[in-house]
Amino acid sequence: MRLLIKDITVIPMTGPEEIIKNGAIAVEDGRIVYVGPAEEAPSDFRPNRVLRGSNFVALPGLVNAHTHAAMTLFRGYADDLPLKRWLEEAIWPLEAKLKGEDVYWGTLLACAEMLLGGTTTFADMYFFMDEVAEAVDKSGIRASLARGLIGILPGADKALKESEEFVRRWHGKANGRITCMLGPHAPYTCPPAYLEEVVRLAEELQVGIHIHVSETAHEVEEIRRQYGCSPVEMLEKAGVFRVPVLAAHGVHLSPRDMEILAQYKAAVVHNPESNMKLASGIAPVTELLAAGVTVALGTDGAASNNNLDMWEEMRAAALLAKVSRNDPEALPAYQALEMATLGGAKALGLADQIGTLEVGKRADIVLVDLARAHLQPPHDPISHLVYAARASDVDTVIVDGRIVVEGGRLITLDLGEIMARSCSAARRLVGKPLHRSLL
Ligand SMILES: CSC[C@H]1O[C@@H](n2cnc3c(O)ncnc32)[C@H](O)[C@@H]1O
Ligand SMILES: [Zn+2]
Repeated sequence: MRLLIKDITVIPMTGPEEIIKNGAIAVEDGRIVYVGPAEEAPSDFRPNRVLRGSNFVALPGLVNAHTHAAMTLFRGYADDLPLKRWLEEAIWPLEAKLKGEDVYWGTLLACAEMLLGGTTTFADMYFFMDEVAEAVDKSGIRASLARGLIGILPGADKALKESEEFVRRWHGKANGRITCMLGPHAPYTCPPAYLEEVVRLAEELQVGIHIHVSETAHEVEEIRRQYGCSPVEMLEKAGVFRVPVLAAHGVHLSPRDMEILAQYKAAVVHNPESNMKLASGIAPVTELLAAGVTVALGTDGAASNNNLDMWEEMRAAALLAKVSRNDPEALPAYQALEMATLGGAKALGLADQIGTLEVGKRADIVLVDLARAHLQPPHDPISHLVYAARASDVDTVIVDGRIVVEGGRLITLDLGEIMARSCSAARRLVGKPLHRSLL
């Protein structure tokens, strides 16, 4: 497949000043083979498909670096609670009833929502990961998958063994679109001895660790009470930072925690909307970036957000940084967009493959239609993408060189079937009829 995208504005995310007006991108066998001015595109490139439109802005696919995809099934089920009560009283009892089939349909619903909104890669931590991987494979999206591990539950060792088998089965599959990590849930559900076992396995499998860290003040107090140190220090003592770490949240971090994260090149995933909704707090993004920590962006699950819209997440990140620091210059639009693209790619260990539009990288590309009332006049496309655009402005999405969304419609999936099947899974789980949907 050879694809040429031309007569568009290209935002390659290789630097704040690097915008190509009237640009072109050529894609062959899933890789970018040209990015630059349209008039300099190789004249011997013979595309099978040409996409064009001066109203389109092309940018790297967005990376949702922390979610629990199948939690779309619980969207709107338990709102307005703090994290501990939300998990213990509402979510965990429902998750205990999950079957593989539910997770499959819930994940497909998440993949549909993410692709339609320009997210081409996500990092997931959940249960029934074979079903998650099947859904990823079918949808055409890219994902870093981790089976969630709760070390304090009976069966934690069996879960670790299943994680190992999962990684051996799926790492690098779907033409490399699927990569795997290990997913110990959090310091408060995984004691040090268990974390040490997880690290040993991660080293053996040569994969990273995806974990919730320092999400609430309560977590930090509880870990200090139990272990006499912060959650980040507890992870350091358990050897977790010997492998690449994707640390979700990082809301309550001390200066020493930030030094540790920077020293070990761990990445923090900022989830501003989930953190606001659960009233967990505001992550110190500006300080983390100043300390040299890679910061990515995530939605967290749809039950605590309540959507998987990375445009909202960028805007929330930028606005929260400003208001929390009383500084309108904090987290400018380009930095927010970088967190959602290159930052995510780095956090997932995929920066050699995705995150920017450059020759040699896999072709994960989003075309946003600027010809919308709320995006006029087009003074500055980067400003518009972060402060004014919506998921529904995404026209075309390409993952690994394959068009998966075109004209705002999914090519790879039957959205009607996914909506019907995921709603019936949700109905079974809650054990009562849902409100009538528009189906
Ligand atoms: C063990 S699989 C993942 C596990 O995490 C739960 N979860 C969802 N959102 C959060 C959050 O913000 N903090 C901590 N845990 C969360 C999810 O329900 C699964 O049980
Ligand atoms: Zn989470």
